[in-house]
Amino acid sequence: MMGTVDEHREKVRGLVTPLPVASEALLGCHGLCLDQDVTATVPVPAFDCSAMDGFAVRRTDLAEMPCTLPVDGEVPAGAAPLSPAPGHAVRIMTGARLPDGCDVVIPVEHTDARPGAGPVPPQVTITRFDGRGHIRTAGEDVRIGDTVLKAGTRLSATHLAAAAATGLVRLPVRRRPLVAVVTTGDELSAPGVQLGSAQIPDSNSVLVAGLLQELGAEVSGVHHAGDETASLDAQLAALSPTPDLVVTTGGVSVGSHDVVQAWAATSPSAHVELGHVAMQPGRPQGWGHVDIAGKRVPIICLPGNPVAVHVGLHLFVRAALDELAGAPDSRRFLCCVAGTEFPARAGITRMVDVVLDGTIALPAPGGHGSHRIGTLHQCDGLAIITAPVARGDQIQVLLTR
Ligand SMILES: Nc1nc2c(c(=O)[nH]1)N[C@H]1C(S)=C(S)[C@@H](COP(=O)(O)OP(=O)(O)OC[C@H]3O[C@@H](n4cnc5c(N)ncnc54)[C@H](O)[C@@H]3O)O[C@H]1N2
Ligand code: MOO
Repeated sequence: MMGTVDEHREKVRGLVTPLPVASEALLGCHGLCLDQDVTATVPVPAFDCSAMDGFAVRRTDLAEMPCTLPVDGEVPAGAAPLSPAPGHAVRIMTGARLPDGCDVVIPVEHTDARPGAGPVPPQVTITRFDGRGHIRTAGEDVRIGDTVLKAGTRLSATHLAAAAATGLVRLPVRRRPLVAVVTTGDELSAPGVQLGSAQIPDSNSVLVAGLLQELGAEVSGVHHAGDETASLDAQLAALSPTPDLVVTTGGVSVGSHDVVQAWAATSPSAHVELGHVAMQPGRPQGWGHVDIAGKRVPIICLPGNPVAVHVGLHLFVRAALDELAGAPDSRRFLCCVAGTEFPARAGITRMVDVVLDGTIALPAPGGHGSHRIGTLHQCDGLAIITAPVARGDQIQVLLTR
């Protein structure tokens, strides 16, 4: 009996357990998962400040237009604030702390002053006041004590910028998982090596390594084994440092040279099950553990077809990485409108590469087929087809970028 996609995701998730938590400097946190809620120690904005380059004044001094006020000096961003006398102005720059007593900033364009660099004028004539203060109030975006980021968040650049802006320096995160990649097959040639007449470039190595990094993992190495079990055994045994997870591609089917199949059946270090998931592409899958340097290391064995590898990474490897990070399911789905009909296959979940035009899902321009790696990059997601879909029907799309 074939397992479903969700059943297989659970099996793969169950291979691993969350990694330890450590306090990490912000620059090292990209792609990692936050372990606890964190709260702001600095508000955003940090203080009342100007949103414009111009002149800080008191609203009560603007009853008549135009009006001319003496200028008491200048506050660039980063400078200590001044305290102008009532009826006076201060030249101020965007982001500078608002001088005491001032409650309006007049943009320089609404004065007779020359924009840009130059000496502070002794006085300024304000030619226009539209009622707007052009002031950013302390804490209007985030207040001290507000929860900035929630536990389980996969940290992106904007998350880390929020942490930095609110005064956080280090974050409690799960350690970055170390993942080794092993591609298999005698037909594969490393990048830059002259291709033999029946050889193809190894594209799975860069596909797996790249996507692992996009998903927040560190790739400990990319290795290649030929079609002999001894070659695969040797590559796995040599993995150092010992990774948290191994991902292999190829050799899981029923061919006479399918090395992962043979290795799983014969190698004492292999504790791997091979089976079928009711999906297409990516039907044959392997999962289990491999003994490396006295440690039992989780291993996911994806099939060789590159489009099946892509699907397997998003569905299964991602599930393991989420669990290692102690995070919930990180996949993102979009409810889309089918731009064409998508036939179904009884008892099988079809994962169909689609291009999104807004929320309209169109089939991959290169057509479908689990070998079509040359045009896969044009696609935005995988439509999940479990029943026949007519044009205009709603479908769920798993976003892949
Ligand atoms: N008689 C059957 N044949 C096949 C079945 C089946 O049920 N019965 N299943 C098909 C399906 S579905 C898949 S998926 C593949 C999976 O096969 P393997 O995991 O054994 O993969 P390979 O045979 O090693 O390779 C398949 C295909 O992918 C190319 N490949 C492999 N590795 C790479 C790489 N690193 N970079 C680029 N391309 C790679 C390889 O050259 C093959 O063309 O089995 C079907 N057959
Ligand atoms: O399941 Mo295989 O991936 O169709 O090519």
